[in-house]
Amino acid sequence: MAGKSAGKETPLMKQYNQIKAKYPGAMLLFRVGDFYETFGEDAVTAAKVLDIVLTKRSNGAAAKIELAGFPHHALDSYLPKLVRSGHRVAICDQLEDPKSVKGIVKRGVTELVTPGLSFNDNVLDRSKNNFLASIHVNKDSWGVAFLDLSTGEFLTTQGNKQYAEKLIQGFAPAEIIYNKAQRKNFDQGFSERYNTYTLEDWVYQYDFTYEKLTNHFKTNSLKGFGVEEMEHGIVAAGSILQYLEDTEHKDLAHISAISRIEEEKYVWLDRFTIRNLELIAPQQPGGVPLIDILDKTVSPMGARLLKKWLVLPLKDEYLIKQRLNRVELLVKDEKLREGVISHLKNINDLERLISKVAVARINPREMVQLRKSIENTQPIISLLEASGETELQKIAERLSPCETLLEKITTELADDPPLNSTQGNVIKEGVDERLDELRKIAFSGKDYLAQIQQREMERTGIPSLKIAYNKVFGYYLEVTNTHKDKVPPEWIRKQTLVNSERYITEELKEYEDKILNAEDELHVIEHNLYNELIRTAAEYVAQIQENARVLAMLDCLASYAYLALKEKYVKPEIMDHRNIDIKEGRHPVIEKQLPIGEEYVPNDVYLDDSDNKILIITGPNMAGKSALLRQTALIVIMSQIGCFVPAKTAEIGIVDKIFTRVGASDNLSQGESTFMVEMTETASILNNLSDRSLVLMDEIGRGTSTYDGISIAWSIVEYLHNNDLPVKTLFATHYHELNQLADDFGGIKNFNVSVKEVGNKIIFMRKLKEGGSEHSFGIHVAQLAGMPNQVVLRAHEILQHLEKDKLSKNEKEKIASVPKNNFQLSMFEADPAFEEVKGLIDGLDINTISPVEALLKLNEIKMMMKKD
Ligand SMILES: Nc1ncnc2c1ncn2[C@@H]1O[C@H](COP(=O)(O)OP(=O)(O)OP(=O)(O)O)[C@@H](O)[C@H]1O
Repeated sequence: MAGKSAGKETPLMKQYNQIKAKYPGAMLLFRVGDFYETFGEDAVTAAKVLDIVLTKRSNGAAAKIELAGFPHHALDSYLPKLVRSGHRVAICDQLEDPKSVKGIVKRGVTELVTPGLSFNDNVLDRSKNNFLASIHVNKDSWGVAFLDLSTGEFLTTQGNKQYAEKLIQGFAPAEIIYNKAQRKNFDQGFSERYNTYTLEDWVYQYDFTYEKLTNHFKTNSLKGFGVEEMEHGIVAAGSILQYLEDTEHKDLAHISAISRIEEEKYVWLDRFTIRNLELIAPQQPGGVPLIDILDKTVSPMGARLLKKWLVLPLKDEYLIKQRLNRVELLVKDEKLREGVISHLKNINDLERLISKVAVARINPREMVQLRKSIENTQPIISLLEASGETELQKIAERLSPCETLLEKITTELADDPPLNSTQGNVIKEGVDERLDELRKIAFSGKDYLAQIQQREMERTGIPSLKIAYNKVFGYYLEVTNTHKDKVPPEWIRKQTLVNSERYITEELKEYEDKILNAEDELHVIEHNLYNELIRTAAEYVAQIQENARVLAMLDCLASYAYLALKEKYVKPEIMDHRNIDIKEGRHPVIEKQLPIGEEYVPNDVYLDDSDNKILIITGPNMAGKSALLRQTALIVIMSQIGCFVPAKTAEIGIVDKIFTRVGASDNLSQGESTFMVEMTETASILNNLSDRSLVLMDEIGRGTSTYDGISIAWSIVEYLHNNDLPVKTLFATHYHELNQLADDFGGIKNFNVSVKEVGNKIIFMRKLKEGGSEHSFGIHVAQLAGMPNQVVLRAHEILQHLEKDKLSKNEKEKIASVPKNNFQLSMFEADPAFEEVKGLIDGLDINTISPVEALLKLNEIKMMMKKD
């Protein structure tokens, strides 16, 4: 630990240790002069993560201490690296001007940046919300709250553990905080997958957190936000405010409201569904999630909103139709669509810009971005108003042009200001009389210095006379030694160098004072005027936050419209019945990834409450069963987020829950592939069904022995069928035995994804056809995969044998009893005339023969047979 060893600490290290002790678990960046320094273990970590030099130096005590630092202006590039690698970083600044104090400068932590709490543009991803989640773990009800500090979005809810997990999966927070005392009850899985941090027990108390929230919002209760009754949600949300305090985040004016995540408004997608359908993230590295195909947004707010829309599909018919109708209008009106998109492209991250205004952290260049964004909002309003469509005019009504603010920024802020408001040239001319006057003094003063130089040069006859400036004695005249003797007596010598001497004059000092004072004063005035501009902008926080929300929505709708035209998607019809009728549906992701020349084969799927409740889909491996299941769910989800869909037509009866279960071994890479997990999740599906559920089951039961698997799959289908609720199910399976169920039950239909057998080969037709299928062709697939020929042939033998007797005896005994080479024997024993051929074949080594050699041998055999 820094400075703990025997001996006397330097005052600086003493201060360091005091501050460091206040922020346990955080790396302390300690500002010393122009550098941020790290010490001890922090230095070792920083050197590794940032690839900077690690040194050792004496800390005043006996021991030497590790040290690593970087220049303060490099903070923006180093901080993100530390935070992204999961570190919490306390930034300790100098709180007073070192020039104005004697002894040690006062220092303090000005911000503790954590993965979930950051304003830094380099830490944040523009297209993603940076959520901090807080979980209040309880037996039956968990409170969950989310805050994006960079946008001010604050949400809370409560529900069972499953619900909490699903939300966490969907919101993908950058950090999760929870109660230290609940560590045992908190799913260990979370800590492995997310950055987590624990707060003390006392924070997670209802009264304390309730008060925190009401104090922050300056309200008497939380009724106005619709969260009053959410005991656990309140605890989760209030603890976030405490965490903000702990991490020195004090300016929180942009967190102006808290909203309830209204579970009942959205389709229930369990966390496996979000993952299995690869909505937001691919299951395998390099895979493409649906969001990558759908996202054609042009603004960061739009991109973030689209992600939310995708994990929260709507259930409300009116709202879905409203989105779809608006998209249709944008599809039809090219000029409007193109106009809206081109202006949206010029709108920057309004949500984050206005948050920076609220906390007074916006720099002049960002203020220019804010100005441009407001400028581009006006033409969008006009375009929407002129469309003549009420649905689009309603959007325009919610947008405010913020004319007064725009005018103020345009007239006052320089067009190309520096990053820092104290660097000069931030405010335009004509804004402030005194500022203009001072600028004149500063500039003409500089001109005057040039005049003095010229005049004195001529007067003294010193041709190389120079006027220069340094911090120690300001402006001075420099004379080389050659001309030393020409210096007039009234000049005051200040410094002697090897080759020259430096002088000051009274006149020079007078002007210097004037210029320097003018410069100082003008910087102060500019800084004040800029702060005044921020204060004016801060009055528009609510309006601009609303603009940001509306423009994000418009961006998503325009993105849908663009996509619909580009990918030939159609408007789905949202019906009040419960049927799903998709004609020529396609998988939006797979169709984009097929090799050139291959076309995606569209398929029809029809599900209803009576004869077509459950479709049992069989077909060989690789036929396209999973693709069909997934595309059906994706088309339903896309419809309910208001997006056009990849199909010829789609009639969608609104779905309220989508469940997917994929057979255990498909989850192997997730490390949770036990059969037990598969069964637990299936059980949870069966226990949570609703009358508008869509269930996708892909090879359920394959994680156990064939008999167990078939029995379980069979009984699940029976259960789904006999249930009082008309659950729509797509059930993909390799167990052809399940085809018998269609004979016994009216609501079950058999389908197969067809293949064509040509000779020894199969051709994937990818077409869904009514009826069951005979066999799996698994062995063909094994062959395609390059399995050794010996294995493939032996598998054929065993299969033939097994299929003959239809698994009537003990499976193991049977496989063991299948005689080797049975295949060849039966073929050749029949006719001794084939002895010669047999001899030739026996002599072949299947594992080493090349395809060409095999062809030649085959030709030889043909010739032999002709001879006979
Ligand atoms: N309709 C289609 N048109 C064109 N290609 C398709 C179609 N459906 C699937 N494919 C292609 O076939 C591949 C295999 O499809 P899928 O994974 O759905 O097969 P499966 O029947 O579920 O196989 P398994 O039983 O082995 O899991 C896909 O990755 C895709 O490239």
